[in-house]
Amino acid sequence: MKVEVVENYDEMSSRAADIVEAQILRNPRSVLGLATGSTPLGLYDKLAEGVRQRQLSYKQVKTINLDEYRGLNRSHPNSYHKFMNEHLFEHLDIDMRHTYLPDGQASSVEEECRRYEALIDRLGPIHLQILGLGTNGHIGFNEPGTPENSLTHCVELDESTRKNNARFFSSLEEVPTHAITMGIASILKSDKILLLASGKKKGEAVKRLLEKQPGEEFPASFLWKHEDVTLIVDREAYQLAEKERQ
Ligand SMILES: O=P(O)(O)OC[C@H]1O[C@](O)(CO)[C@@H](O)[C@@H]1O
Repeated sequence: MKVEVVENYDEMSSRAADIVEAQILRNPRSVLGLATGSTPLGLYDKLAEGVRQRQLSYKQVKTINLDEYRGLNRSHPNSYHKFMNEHLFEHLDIDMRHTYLPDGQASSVEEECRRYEALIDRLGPIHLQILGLGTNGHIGFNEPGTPENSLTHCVELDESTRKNNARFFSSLEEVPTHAITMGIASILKSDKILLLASGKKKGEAVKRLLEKQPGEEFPASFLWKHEDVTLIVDREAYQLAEKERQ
């Protein structure tokens, strides 16, 4: 894992955007793996800026998202379908038929997970997978306890994850209890992985990650099993890990 420490959230987002844009320029038919949450918002703003100011094109790009809440309609204000449209897709010239997220409302969740994993295999390998880091070490919605060989599956969300994400909903009760997520093994199939972490809140998680001890109780630690991962972390999120090293 390559670790890049940057000053702040803005610098993390710019650096991540440079990497994504270089990937698109190298291969205009790239398949990108995308994340939601607060972490990639700055990156998505920068990508939109790249389209406006430098006419970068995503016409031939395909995207596969990590996860979607179970039970939310795709037009629900808090669905990840809606999130991706608002924060990224609407600002790109991407062909919406080439943007994929799990169907949170599928009647058979098992079938939907199988279909999604087959889609990853058909379109993939994902050239570049973007990940945020949960405070409990989750990547996608792979909560502590998720095995390394997990494929796309339905997960019961941790109470801590629901509390963290409650800020996007009007109350904690409204946060869905389940989600469909790519598994650890699905994520590790990607060619390259870009993990982003910013802010004091992520300090403990970054410290645990940099202990280089893969284990189910901290899913992001399985990223040590992949040969091409870059962690871009800002000073605040890196502080605790740095203290540990001194
Ligand atoms: O970016 P946040 O909101 O801190 O959440 C951490 C990560 O958890 C997830 O929201 C779970 O989907 C990631 O995609 C996200 O980046």
